[in-house]
Amino acid sequence: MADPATAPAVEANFDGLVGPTHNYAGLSFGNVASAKNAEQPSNPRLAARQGLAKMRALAAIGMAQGVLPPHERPHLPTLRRLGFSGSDAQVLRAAQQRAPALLAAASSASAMWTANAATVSPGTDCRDGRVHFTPANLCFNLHRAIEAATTARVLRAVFADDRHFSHHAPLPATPALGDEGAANHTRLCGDYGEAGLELFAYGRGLPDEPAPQRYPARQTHLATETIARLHGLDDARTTHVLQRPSVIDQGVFHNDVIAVGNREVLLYHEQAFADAAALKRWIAAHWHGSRVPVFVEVRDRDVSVEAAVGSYLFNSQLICPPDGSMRLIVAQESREHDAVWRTIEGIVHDQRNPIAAVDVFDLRQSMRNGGGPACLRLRVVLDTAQRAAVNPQCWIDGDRAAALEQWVDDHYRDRLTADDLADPQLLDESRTALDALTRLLGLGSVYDFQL
Ligand SMILES: N=C(N)NCCC[C@H](NC(=O)CCC(=O)O)C(=O)O
Repeated sequence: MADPATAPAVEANFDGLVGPTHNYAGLSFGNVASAKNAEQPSNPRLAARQGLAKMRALAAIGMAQGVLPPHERPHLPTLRRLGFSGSDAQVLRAAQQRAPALLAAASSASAMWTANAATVSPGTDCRDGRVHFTPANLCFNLHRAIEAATTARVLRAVFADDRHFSHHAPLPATPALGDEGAANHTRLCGDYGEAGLELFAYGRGLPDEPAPQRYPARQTHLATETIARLHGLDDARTTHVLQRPSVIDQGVFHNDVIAVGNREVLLYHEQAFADAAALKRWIAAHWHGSRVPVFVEVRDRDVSVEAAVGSYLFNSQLICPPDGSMRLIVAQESREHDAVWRTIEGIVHDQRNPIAAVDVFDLRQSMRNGGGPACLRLRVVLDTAQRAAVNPQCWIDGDRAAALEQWVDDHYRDRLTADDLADPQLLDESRTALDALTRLLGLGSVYDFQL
């Protein structure tokens, strides 16, 4: 057992637990999988179990693995705000009859993709030494914009100690400040406890910068600059890079669909950034880490952007278990795509990078909505004292995983379609489940129905 006083900082993963209303509603324009699977029946129980299996497995290899709860859905306060009134059952029925798209938006389990919950900067990068959180406003899509208020409450309940954690309000929810959280943010460093370089990717920038033509760019330059300022980051160790507009137009709605960084490694598709060569030069020029930066560039002739979007190769998690080795956590879809799998095997065998192993997970329920392994987790670098200050019931070990699996089996349905979203019984089941969950995770009252 490492001496806690000298134990190194860790990069913890906080995965979003899939909620009881997980469904396929085709809500995300520009997200190819969401559009393709619209109106298919979903299996919320299986979805939650698949996510928990990943959490359990990462905890079992010694990773600091946490969990963040689902949100209250259908979200009745949103429907009431939009003009539906009467009893809960009347609100649901009227919304289904008169505005099914609003009912679908109020019912999405999209909070599971916690890479979009917030942007997080480790204490060593921030002026005041605390870990900084800015919940994402997700203002591009209604179903995601309604996450921000609950996310803010949840993060305060999990990271409650203000000696260690600093919580900012979500940025004003207006198009010019569109912010989708950590999915567009990467940190490179020597060891997790060293000061790192923070890379913010954005798709919508200055008026003279190129923009996608077909699909929306959700992350704005103004948001990334604002977050860097709020977090007290050092300008000399922070950069803001433009995503290549043509890849957004091919379905790369977040940068984590085309690039992933961990410790000293940046794994990316050659077309991910408007100017990858300039980014590499910037990293090399500003690097102070104890390891040298390693760039793993995947060529288009090996994996096309279309194959990257279909397989979610770059939405893999790159993780370091306690022995300091590095491994890739990939979705089953990457295993099933020949060219992608060949590329992964090539990366794992190439001695010039530290990535030495790959683990494959079945996350199909989430993948059908465009959410892969990396979408499902929010990374939080923690030193020993910060780690000890996290709400202890939100850490996953074998026992907590078993308790959550039982909770899922007790409360979740195994089939859900659009018609079910107006079922008042589903609302009841969901509230009962979440009420029990807040006790299981020691969160206090975080949901509107509890306040
Ligand atoms: N790349 C990261 N980090 N996250 C993936 C988010 C997927 C999510 N899908 C959805 O919201 C689809 C919901 C639906 O269609 O029912 C989105 O597009 O915002």
